[in-house]
Amino acid sequence: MRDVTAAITAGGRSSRFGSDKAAARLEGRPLLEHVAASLETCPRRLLVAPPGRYALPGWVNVPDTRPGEGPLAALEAALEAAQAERGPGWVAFAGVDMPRLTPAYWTVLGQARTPTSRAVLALDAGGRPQPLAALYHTDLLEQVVRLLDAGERRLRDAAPPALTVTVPHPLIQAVSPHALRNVNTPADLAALGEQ
Ligand SMILES: Nc1nc2c(ncn2[C@@H]2O[C@H](COP(=O)(O)OP(=O)(O)OP(=O)(O)O)[C@@H](O)[C@H]2O)c(=O)[nH]1
Ligand SMILES: [Mg+2]
Repeated sequence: MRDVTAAITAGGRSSRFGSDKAAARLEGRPLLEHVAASLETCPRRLLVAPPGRYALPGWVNVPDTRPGEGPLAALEAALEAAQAERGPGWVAFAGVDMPRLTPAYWTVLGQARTPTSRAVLALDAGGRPQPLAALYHTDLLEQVVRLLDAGERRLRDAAPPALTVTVPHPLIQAVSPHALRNVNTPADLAALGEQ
């Protein structure tokens, strides 16, 4: 993933988890570190979170442009920072609560890109596109800004269907079977630890 900027979004409230889930431990390591490990080969790595909340060596803190407005606003901050630093290009956008993401997962998404696509999303077992843990091109920035200005907050609207490639679930399953597991509650974390 040398041509992709990594961005982890970690500015959520963890209200269902009950404490900061980025710092919750799985196999002795914070969830944030598990996610970061999946993207370590990206030359530029951004952490979209309140300034000073986390220290993650090798990752640059990018503050939210619209703090507390959710992951679509965090994607805006990530695309903006990526474009300002490296010009037009792809961003691997990940939630802090997906500790089973792997380098192989991101490679499969990267290989699914086409010359005209501007978003790549994995399909889950039920065939639903997963907007967290997806690739977005900085060309989408203008439209993300427009959506936010219009009051939209759903991350799934960031990927226009005509510009989006989806990756079939069996392909994901083959390389990274638990990649899409998402920790929202302490029970989710416990279940992951039992696998
Ligand atoms: N930077 C940033 N990240 C966010 C924001 N809201 C949510 N996120 C992140 O988006 C990802 C998925 O969000 P949720 O699962 O809803 O996390 P959450 O908001 O912390 O948890 P709940 O309060 O239980 O909904 C997590 O990585 C969150 O940290 C935000 O306003 N800014
Ligand atoms: Mg939330």
